[in-house]
Amino acid sequence: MQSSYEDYIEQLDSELLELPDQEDLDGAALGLIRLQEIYLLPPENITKGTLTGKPSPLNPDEAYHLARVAYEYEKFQHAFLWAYESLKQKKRGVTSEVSFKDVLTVLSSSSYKFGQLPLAVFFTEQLLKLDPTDEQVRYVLKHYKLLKELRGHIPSPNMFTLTDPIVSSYEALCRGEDIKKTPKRQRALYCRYSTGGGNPRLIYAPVKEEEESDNPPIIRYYDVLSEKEIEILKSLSRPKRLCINGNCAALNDEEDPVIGRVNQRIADITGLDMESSELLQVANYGIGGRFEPHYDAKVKFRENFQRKFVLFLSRMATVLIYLSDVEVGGATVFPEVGVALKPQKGSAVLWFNLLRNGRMDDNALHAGCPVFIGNKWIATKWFRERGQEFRRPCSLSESE
Ligand SMILES: O=C(O)CCC(=O)C(=O)O
Ligand SMILES: [Fe+2]
Repeated sequence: MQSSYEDYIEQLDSELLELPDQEDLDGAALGLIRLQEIYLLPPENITKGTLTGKPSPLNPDEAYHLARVAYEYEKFQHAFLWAYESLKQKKRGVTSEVSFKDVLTVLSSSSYKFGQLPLAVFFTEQLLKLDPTDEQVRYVLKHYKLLKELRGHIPSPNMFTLTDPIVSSYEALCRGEDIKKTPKRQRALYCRYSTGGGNPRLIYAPVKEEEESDNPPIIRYYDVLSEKEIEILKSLSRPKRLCINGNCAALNDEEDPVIGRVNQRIADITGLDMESSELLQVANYGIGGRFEPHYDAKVKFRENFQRKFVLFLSRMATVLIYLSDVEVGGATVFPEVGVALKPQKGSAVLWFNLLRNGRMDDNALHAGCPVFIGNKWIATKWFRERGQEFRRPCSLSESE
């Protein structure tokens, strides 16, 4: 008995998985679901624009598509909520291609998968009402009822309210929670005007500098670029293949005098050597755009001409310049240390990805939170390990 029940669920699952392959649409749907997951947004927030003030009504077919993608990625509560949105609209008489049977099937199966047996029973009953001769549905209903009884009074999880089941520091930081600024840490951090250690170019125009974290060192510099320079960087990169998470829209010094000036300014304020730096890169994230937690430094070993494995140069330091503000979302977060940096147009952030002993710093794990409202533009400049030895004297200590 149990095994045919399981067969049914498996069949149900594979039916759900077998819908047409629409990679792009699914990618967009998954992006939206991820946004909802990180910011704990139920479908009404998207459709009615509760938070954004901009409603984006989705028809029953689109809502159903979102439910299907969520189900496929085992995000059962999101699957349920989107299927429920589809059902509500269908009941209001909005025309659609998707049938009540399809919608109810997702509702019943996702409730079951989420551990919400009363709702699983409820929606399976609705399914049976549509076609009382459907023996498989009758069979499943019987089993859901049995399981519900066996569960007795154990409370079922709330299917309608998104809470935070994922105890992920990344996601909490993106929501502005979990930021670790203990009074001790706060006191230790500083804010000052810097001349880059007496750099002549900065003596008459010192840069406001703020320490955002001491471990790993994260320093923010304010008003590094002017509005005009920002506009030029954006317009130079627009015709290129702009992308997130990738090495695109790299800007060469020859393309415009602004590039050289920006690079020089980065060198002046950080004191790092441009010789070992990569080209300036520009990226743009639209709504839902994000960069999941990662390390910029990849400590790789490669075979050299003598067939010996040597350490491959890795991204020792990152300078990230915000070319825009972001209305909501889009923070740069460091989950290991509880730091969240809100994009501020014209400011630049410097952090180190390696310890002074050359090892990768685990605390340098970082991510770009999804943009919720607005558009996020950044420019990044990476510094390779070699060439920085004199600027940042290395250490032989294990932990530094
Ligand atoms: O978008 C961000 O805030 C982070 C970007 C980033 O980590 C990168 O480009 O390597
Ligand atoms: Fe990064």
